[in-house]
Amino acid sequence: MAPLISFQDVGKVFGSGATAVRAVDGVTLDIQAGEIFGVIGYSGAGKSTLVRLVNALEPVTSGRLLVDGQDVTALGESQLRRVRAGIGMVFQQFNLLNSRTVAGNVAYPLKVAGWPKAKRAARVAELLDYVGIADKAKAYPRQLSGGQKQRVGIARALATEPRILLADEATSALDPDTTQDVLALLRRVNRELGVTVVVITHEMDVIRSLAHRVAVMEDGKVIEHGPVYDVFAAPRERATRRFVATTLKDRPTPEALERLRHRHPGRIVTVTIREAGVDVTAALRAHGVDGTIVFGGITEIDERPFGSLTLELTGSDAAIDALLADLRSRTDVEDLGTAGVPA
Ligand SMILES: Nc1ncnc2c1ncn2[C@@H]1O[C@H](COP(=O)(O)OP(=O)(O)OP(=O)(O)O)[C@@H](O)[C@H]1O
Repeated sequence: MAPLISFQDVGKVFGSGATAVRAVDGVTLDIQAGEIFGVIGYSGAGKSTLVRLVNALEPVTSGRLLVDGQDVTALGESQLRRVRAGIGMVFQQFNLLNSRTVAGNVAYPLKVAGWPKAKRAARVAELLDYVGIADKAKAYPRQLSGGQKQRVGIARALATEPRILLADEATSALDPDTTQDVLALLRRVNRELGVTVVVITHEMDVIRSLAHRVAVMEDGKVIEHGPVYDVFAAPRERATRRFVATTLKDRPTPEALERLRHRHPGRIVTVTIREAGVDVTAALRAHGVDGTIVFGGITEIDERPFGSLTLELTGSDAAIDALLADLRSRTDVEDLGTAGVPA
């Protein structure tokens, strides 16, 4: 199936000469219809610029960018308007019109698109009901919480029935509980309405709980991309490993490892737990090794289990080595050594 959004060696340079900034640098990436695609990176990595290219808020400097089969780099203003009508956008700061009511904000894009008044009202009521704020129709943005404002933002973005929803740090201004509510709403929008969602974030938690696939950006480049589960399970790049560590928190930091070694004189190892599962207890028993769980965490990534357990092993060196060889044939094992002989 042809991708819904296709970046082909796309570049975006701001300015020229010595002060030129290469915000997006040779990005090649396909986003499929119906998926939730995450783009993660630190501040300044080029994430916002990348998505602003999709609805041609910024023109590309080089390469080709296809949206629904159309090369947006070659379209005129009137054709671009049609492409943009198929793309909704949600922002970190909500970007609501403060002088209009909630209903007025959601109706605005319909008005611009020339919908007759009666049809507009029905559509607005339907949307507010869908995002769960029907009772706030007559309220003004200043009377709403952050989560409610973002629901208005999402309703407004969905008003003209776009195929694509671009969410730029949509939950970054929200507290953790409200973030979860808004992420759940975005999941529903994807599942129930079939809208392709592109989320930009600097938080790996958002990627973990929402996205199917992810691209990691650094210095304008996509340094790694793939299914979220695979990227979490086997991050290749340093930046990716750092992002993964921020959300899993399943492995001891160097300082925590020091404390563990102090408290537990035995051999310390970290065993990766994946979807397939490893019966660690049975392996310990089979090799006559005692194991105490001293650190760990197992969570869900893209609705599949993943994490690790750190154990203190006690037994003969030969038995422990045989156990580790056995476990290594089934999963990843990191040998952290002992306090006396750290690995
Ligand atoms: N309009 C502009 N003019 C000049 N430089 C720009 C412009 N927009 C972005 N940049 C530069 O492009 C680079 C990428 O910026 P961008 O906003 O895309 O990054 P980001 O990953 O979204 O970061 P953040 O999370 O902080 O928004 C930065 O160096 C930024 O300063």
